[in-house]
Amino acid sequence: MSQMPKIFIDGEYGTTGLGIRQRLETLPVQVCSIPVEQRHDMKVRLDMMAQVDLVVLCLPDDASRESVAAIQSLSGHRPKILDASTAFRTHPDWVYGFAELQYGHDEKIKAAPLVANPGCYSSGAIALLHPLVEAGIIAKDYPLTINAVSGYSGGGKQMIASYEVEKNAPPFMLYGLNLQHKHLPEIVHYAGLSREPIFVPSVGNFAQGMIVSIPLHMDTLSNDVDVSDITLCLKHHYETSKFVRFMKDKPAKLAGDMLAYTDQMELHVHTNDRKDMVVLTAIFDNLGKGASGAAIQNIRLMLGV
Ligand SMILES: NC(=O)C1=CN([C@@H]2O[C@H](COP(=O)(O)OP(=O)(O)OC[C@H]3O[C@@H](n4cnc5c(N)ncnc54)[C@H](OP(=O)(O)O)[C@@H]3O)[C@@H](O)[C@H]2O)C=CC1
Ligand SMILES: CC(=O)N[C@@H](CCC(=O)OP(=O)(O)O)C(=O)O
Repeated sequence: MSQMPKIFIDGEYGTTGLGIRQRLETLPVQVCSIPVEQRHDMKVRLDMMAQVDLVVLCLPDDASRESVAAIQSLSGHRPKILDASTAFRTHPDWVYGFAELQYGHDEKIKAAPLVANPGCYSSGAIALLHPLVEAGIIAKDYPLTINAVSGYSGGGKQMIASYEVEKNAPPFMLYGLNLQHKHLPEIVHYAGLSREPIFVPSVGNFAQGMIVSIPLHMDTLSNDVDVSDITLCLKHHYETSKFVRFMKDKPAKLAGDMLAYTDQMELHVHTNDRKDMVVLTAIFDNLGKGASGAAIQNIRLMLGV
């Protein structure tokens, strides 16, 4: 029997790390761990990294950069790296871990030594925008607005504690109102935009789940585009996708936690009777297809399991 591939999760005791470790239980891989009290010890971590096939980084950005530099300083065997942070998502040496981006992108993830797991909001925005921009339905310089709501687990251990332990967090809040959210560079890059969207994220008093929504006035798109062009483009793009589904129905209500605790993403195109307004929506779990679920999809591709 051939040996199972070995994985080390650097940051395995954090929110994203735990989600990935749980999901790995059902895969034919060997998860190599270090004791929780040694989680900040670079020597212990690097010794482990030198022995595994894949390192999954679930750390803050600066700590991720430090781990990547340490791995790249190894003189012998170097593991593949999947990074969950924002640090390398638009770096030219890294492959963006959104397998559904375009035909053949999963093959790029399979072959890559360095893969960046997408941001949660970015996954929804790019899933909706990339096919439409590529098809010329939305112009690259279209003045987009992206609204989104996340479950509070998106804010990591600190935000979870403020909702569940300290109980001093608001039931709903807009944030990122300096309009420079950390996901904007990857959204611009992988949606193929030349103009930065206005992005308004928010958090609600529910643990897991996410809705990303993008309003469009049809008369501001090119003259010959109608709602059916949008629906057909998205339907066609995701026809064979296992995790991203185009939905034909147009529900008048969507709950933020509808797909919580799943690794699925559902896309809808909502319109009015006149068909002169559209809202594109992506619903998923910020910790599922928005984080650990996407990571598992990438791990399977990177290790061939
Ligand atoms: N789409 C995605 O893939 C998502 C990615 N993320 C990203 O994943 C990363 C982790 O986020 P999240 O799990 O929410 O964060 P958490 O705060 O829940 O967990 C971070 C973990 O990393 C540890 N850690 C922090 N600094 C260091 C360091 N210098 N060396 C070693 N270990 C360290 C922490 O230890 P301690 O307990 O001591 O703090 C903790 O165990 C972030 O970059 C975040 O942006 C998050 C959500 C979605
Ligand atoms: C609710 C909340 O605070 N969300 C985080 C995004 C989640 C996250 O950690 O982003 P990545 O997927 O890029 O790692 C934020 O807005 O910074």
